[in-house]
Amino acid sequence: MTVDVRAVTESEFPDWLRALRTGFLRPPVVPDEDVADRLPHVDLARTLGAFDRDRAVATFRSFRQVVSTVGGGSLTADAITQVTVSPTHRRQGLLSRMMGADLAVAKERGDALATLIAAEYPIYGRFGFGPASWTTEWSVDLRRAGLDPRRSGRPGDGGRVDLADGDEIRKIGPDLHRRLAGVRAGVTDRTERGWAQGTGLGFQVDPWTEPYYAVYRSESGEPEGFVSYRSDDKWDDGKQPVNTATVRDLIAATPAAERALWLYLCSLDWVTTVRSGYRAPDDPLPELLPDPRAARAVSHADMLWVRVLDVPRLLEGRTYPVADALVLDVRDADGLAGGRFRLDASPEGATCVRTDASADLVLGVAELGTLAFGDHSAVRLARLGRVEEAVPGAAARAELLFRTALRPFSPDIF
Ligand SMILES: CC(=O)SCCNC(=O)CCNC(=O)[C@H](O)C(C)(C)COP(=O)(O)OP(=O)(O)OC[C@H]1O[C@@H](n2cnc3c(N)ncnc32)[C@H](O)[C@@H]1OP(=O)(O)O
Repeated sequence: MTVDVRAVTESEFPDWLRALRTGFLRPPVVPDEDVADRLPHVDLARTLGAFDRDRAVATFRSFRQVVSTVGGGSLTADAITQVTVSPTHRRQGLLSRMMGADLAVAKERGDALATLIAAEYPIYGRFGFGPASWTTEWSVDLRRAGLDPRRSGRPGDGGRVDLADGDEIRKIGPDLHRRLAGVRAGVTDRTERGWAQGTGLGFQVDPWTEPYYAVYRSESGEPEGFVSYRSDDKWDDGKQPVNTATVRDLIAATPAAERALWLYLCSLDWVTTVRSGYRAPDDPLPELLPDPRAARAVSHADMLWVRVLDVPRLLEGRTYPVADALVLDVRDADGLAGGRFRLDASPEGATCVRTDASADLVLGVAELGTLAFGDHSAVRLARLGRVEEAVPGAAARAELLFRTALRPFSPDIF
């Protein structure tokens, strides 16, 4: 009997959730509250399942997402999430079928790109995705950081840090997140539901413990950033407090807020370690410390993956720091976005059109996704043999064109 891949109906949604939990190694029991909480926020037409004798054995969902691009613009993306194939049906092509169906519809709809956060690195390259932003997590040993323990939690710039609650974060957070998206590429929009769930409202998959919230306000009283964090409660044999404060969310719209919130976290009494959570690799945290070596990078990995669906819209949707023109021969084995394109770019704007002119650079669609937000080096990709220079020096020119001063940051996992 064949396995049917199609959109799920409302009555099939609980069984689809059971399959999702199975794939993500969660107990395969679906509470009614979970179904009731999710259903109003899910577009069933974009919720795919594979069914074997009416039982869901694979899950795949996409939704409309807005992603910030270089220079403060944004693009609409087909965001892919909740991808699972049950262990009984793995490696039989079900992910490939669901991905093929979803990307074809996204292309038809006119989405410039598809996005996802990959559970494992090797899964998505074959579908034309490339990692477009990276993330680093630090563990800061505050006993080695060299900060003066007498320092006050009050920033020295006339601003202030105040404790807050979830209500206040739901009020001020969305605007701060939008402001962050205006200065960093790779920020994916956070929905109202995301704000509610992230502050303890609605059904929670894991038991909720209320975090601490702190808000930084500038001298004029304007909120510029917030942090939410939790701490454990540990004392060692010498009767010394040895607690770890773990950041869940730190959204700063200005460098002043970033500095103030990190220094606030690094001055908490009883706390000896701060875990930063996933940050952009160029986060200032380590160098805010008198001894930057006290901040040890405990993870560094790919974050947001991009699958280009429309080369001109992607490349015209960002700014460029220098003026140049390059002909890119984009190879796409799935026939969705490939072709030869001439990019004419300058700090004033860019155009990208199909051309018959000979190529400067030949690259796969996944490599173009990797270059899209400025977080990777075209020269390095050429050295890796993943980008081919048809004209000597083209990779170095692409490097100058695509790279950005600030690296992209993707704070939201979806
Ligand atoms: C965006 C997200 O939701 S990320 C979450 C992804 N989900 C998970 O990691 C949950 C656990 N894993 C799974 O559910 C499944 O193994 C999936 C979804 C990753 C793959 O589903 P499958 O139906 O087995 O994939 P499918 O059979 O279509 O495989 C396509 C190709 O990818 C390869 N592939 C699939 N999964 C992996 C993997 N984890 N690592 C390396 N290669 C993989 C297959 O070998 C196959 O290669 P081939 O074309 O050369 O033969």
